Amino acid sequence: MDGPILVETRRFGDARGAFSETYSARDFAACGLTTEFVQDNFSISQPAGTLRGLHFQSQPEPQAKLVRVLSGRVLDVAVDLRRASPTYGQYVAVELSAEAGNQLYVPVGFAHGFCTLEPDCAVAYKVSGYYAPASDKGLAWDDPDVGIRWTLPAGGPVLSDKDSRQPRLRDLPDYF
Ligand SMILES: Cc1cn([C@H]2C[C@H](O)[C@@H](COP(=O)(O)OP(=O)(O)O[C@H]3O[C@H](C)C(=O)[C@H](O)[C@H]3O)O2)c(=O)[nH]c1=O
Repeated sequence: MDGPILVETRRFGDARGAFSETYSARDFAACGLTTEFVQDNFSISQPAGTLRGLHFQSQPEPQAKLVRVLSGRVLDVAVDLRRASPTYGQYVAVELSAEAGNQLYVPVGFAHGFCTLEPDCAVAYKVSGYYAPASDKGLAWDDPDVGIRWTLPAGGPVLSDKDSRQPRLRDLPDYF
C-alpha cells in the first residue's frame, strides 16, 4: 500500500545488550521520509488485548505518526481514509515489538490503532501535528467494511469508552 512505511533501524548488540538510533532526520530524509515531527507521545497498556484506536486528527492539525514499541508486542494497524486512494478503506497490519525494534510510519490520511499482544506494553510515537482535541477523530476498530483481523483475547479487547463507540467508515465525512 502506498503510504505506510515499515522502518527497520540498525541495532548494535554487545555483551551489555544493544543500541539503536531510532530516529535520524538526516537518515530518514535520505530514505524519503522528510516528515517533521513536533510531539512525542507515550502510552503504557497493562492488560494484553488493550486496543487503542482507531484514531486520526482531521484538518487543520492532521498527524503523521512514527510508532515504536519500547516493551512488549503490539499489532499496529493503519487504515487508508484517503477518498481518492485506490486502497481507500483498506488496512495494513504489522507486529511491532521491542525485541524487533521495528517501527511503522503512518502518513496523514490514515487512522491508526494497535492492540497489545502481551501485558505491560509501552508504545512511543512521534507525531507531526500537535494534539488538537477538536480535530481528534476515530473509526470503529471492528468496522465490518474494513475487516481488520485483530489478534484478540477470548473476552474481547480492552477499550476506552470513546473507542467502544467510534463511527464506521461509511459514516465518516471526507476528511482527506
Ligand atoms: C492523543 C493525546 C491524548 N491526550 C490526552 C487526552 C486524554 O485525556 C488522554 C488519553 O487520550 P486517549 O484516550 O485518546 O489516548 P489513546 O487512546 O492512547 O489515543 C492514542 O492512541 C492511538 C493509538 C493513536 O494513534 C493516537 O495518537 C492517540 O489518539 O490523554 C493528550 O493530552 N495529548 C495527546 O496527544
